[in-house]
Amino acid sequence: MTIASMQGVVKRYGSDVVLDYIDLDIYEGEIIGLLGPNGAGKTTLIQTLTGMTPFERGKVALFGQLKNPFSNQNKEKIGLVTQEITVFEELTAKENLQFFAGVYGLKGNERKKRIEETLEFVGLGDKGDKVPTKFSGGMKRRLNIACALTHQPKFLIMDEPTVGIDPQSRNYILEAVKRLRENGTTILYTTHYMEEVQAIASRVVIMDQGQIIKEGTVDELIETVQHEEKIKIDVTEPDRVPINNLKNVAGVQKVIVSGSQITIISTFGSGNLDRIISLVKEHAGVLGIHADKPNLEDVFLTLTGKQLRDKGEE
Ligand SMILES: Nc1ncnc2c1ncn2[C@@H]1O[C@H](COP(=O)(O)OP(=O)(O)OP(=O)(O)O)[C@@H](O)[C@H]1O
Repeated sequence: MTIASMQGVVKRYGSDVVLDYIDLDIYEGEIIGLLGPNGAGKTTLIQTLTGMTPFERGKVALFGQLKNPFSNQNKEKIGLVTQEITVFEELTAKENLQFFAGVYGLKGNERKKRIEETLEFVGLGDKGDKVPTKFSGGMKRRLNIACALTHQPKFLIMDEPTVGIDPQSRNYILEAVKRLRENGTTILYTTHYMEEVQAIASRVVIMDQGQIIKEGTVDELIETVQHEEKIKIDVTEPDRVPINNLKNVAGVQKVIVSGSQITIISTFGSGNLDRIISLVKEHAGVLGIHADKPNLEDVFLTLTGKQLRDKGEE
């Protein structure tokens, strides 16, 4: 069953095309990892998919309904974890959940039971009576996720839920997402951390500059770069390295400079390593050379010529 579908969706802000003919089908039981750098259009995609922002062209269907996709009935089946943490700081964890459960019409014992279960689920079972001002960033985020879960949504949308939180909470959230899927929830999870997508996504959708540039399982995507070799060279003076000369070395497909690191993608088996290194050494000091196994970052690099994340970005 198709949970959500976008067909030819175009969204502009002024003259900027932020979503550029998006086609996307999300099927029941999937964890879609929507991967893209900052500004790719991930949040805007979520906003159009949930009826939070109008769009110029195209169609959205939710739960098979194309005619009135953003009906209250459909919205009740969705849980949304926005990029900004939206909890009431002055209310206790339990009171926060009471509020959100109330919005979704849960009442009485059912509401009480769901609140307890949900707090337990996000690992805050013993923190129900505490106010979030005393919480770490990771705990606040888990409370925020709980607020989107009390009504047991069929479709959970999470917009970069692990940005800026401690590794322990991050792992907790990733495990929780996997458990939710096992319980039948369909999940759209946006991130610019390829490791997260590699850990949880049943299908990956890669976005850049308002377009979906590739999709598939993690293995399928990595397969597309298997015929490539990647070398990373840390240098003392990246500005002095003649990038165009490197690009002209036989077998070299792409050269990307990011800070003091030069990444070179070559066709597998080109045997051009000596030539590349001596060319670099003629112009700059070499601090280190690494050759890694291909990963999703390389898929993005090969498709766009850009790093998924800027160096030093969290
Ligand atoms: N309300 C707005 N008005 C004008 N431009 C906007 C608005 N919201 C987003 N944009 C622009 O649309 C583009 C896509 O933004 P969006 O937030 O959807 O990207 P994103 O992939 O979610 O990135 P991030 O990871 O930074 O949140 C960006 O260039 C952004 O500046």
